[in-house]
Amino acid sequence: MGKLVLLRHGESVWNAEGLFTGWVDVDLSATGEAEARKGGELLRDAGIRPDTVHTSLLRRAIRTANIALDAADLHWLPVQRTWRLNERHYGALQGKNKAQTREEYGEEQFMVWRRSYDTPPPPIADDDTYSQVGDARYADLPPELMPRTECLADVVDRMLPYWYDAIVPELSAGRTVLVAAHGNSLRALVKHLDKIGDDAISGLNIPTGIPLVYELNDDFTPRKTGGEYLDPEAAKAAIEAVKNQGKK
Ligand SMILES: O=C(O)[C@H](O)COP(=O)(O)O
Repeated sequence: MGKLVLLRHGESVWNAEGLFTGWVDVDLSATGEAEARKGGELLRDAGIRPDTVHTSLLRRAIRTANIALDAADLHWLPVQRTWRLNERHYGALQGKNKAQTREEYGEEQFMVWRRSYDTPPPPIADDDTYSQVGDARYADLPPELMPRTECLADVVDRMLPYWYDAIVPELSAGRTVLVAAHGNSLRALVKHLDKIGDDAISGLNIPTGIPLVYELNDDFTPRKTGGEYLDPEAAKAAIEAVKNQGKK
């Protein structure tokens, strides 16, 4: 059985500004670029050499993979890109400030929209500045699959077909697979791997730029629940920071 490496993109410009991002295609901040480089160095120093790479269709994940692989002298690896690894679509919250949203709607509603399993934010209007309707990269997506908002359950439903069809066969063949994606598409995958309950998943947060390694049994259950971060101390602090986003 192969090894699975999960890597959330480095800090994005909107992460730094505290805005809900979702499918809006913002770039990495300078800090995020440094995090991506560090992520590649951690892989190199741990002697983990992916055979294949999978990313979303969003710049922050694509560039994180490119920068990390370049740092590990692995820029030549084959890459597959898919909307199914995109960040969760944040609906009408895309572009909104997290702290202001928390202030305006209160802690409970903020957490329901941010971390509940099955309650999506309000849908985004097709003519909204931050809508992706009409974006060329989704031209081949059947209209009924183009989201206007998503809850985490929606992300699980659209991510798992790619996990089974594209990633599982590579792992079964003994390959090491790097998935460079987003906080919530990775939360969806970790929920599946570690069989985390629909309520308990609200407490899981993924840090930016720190590789999370899963050694898997033949039945795809993790040898260690939760996997192992290549820099556990940095991950612990970064997870706390993600959890507290939106707090003054
Ligand atoms: O899309 C976003 O805003 C972030 O990348 C993920 O945000 P969250 O951690 O608030 O879900």
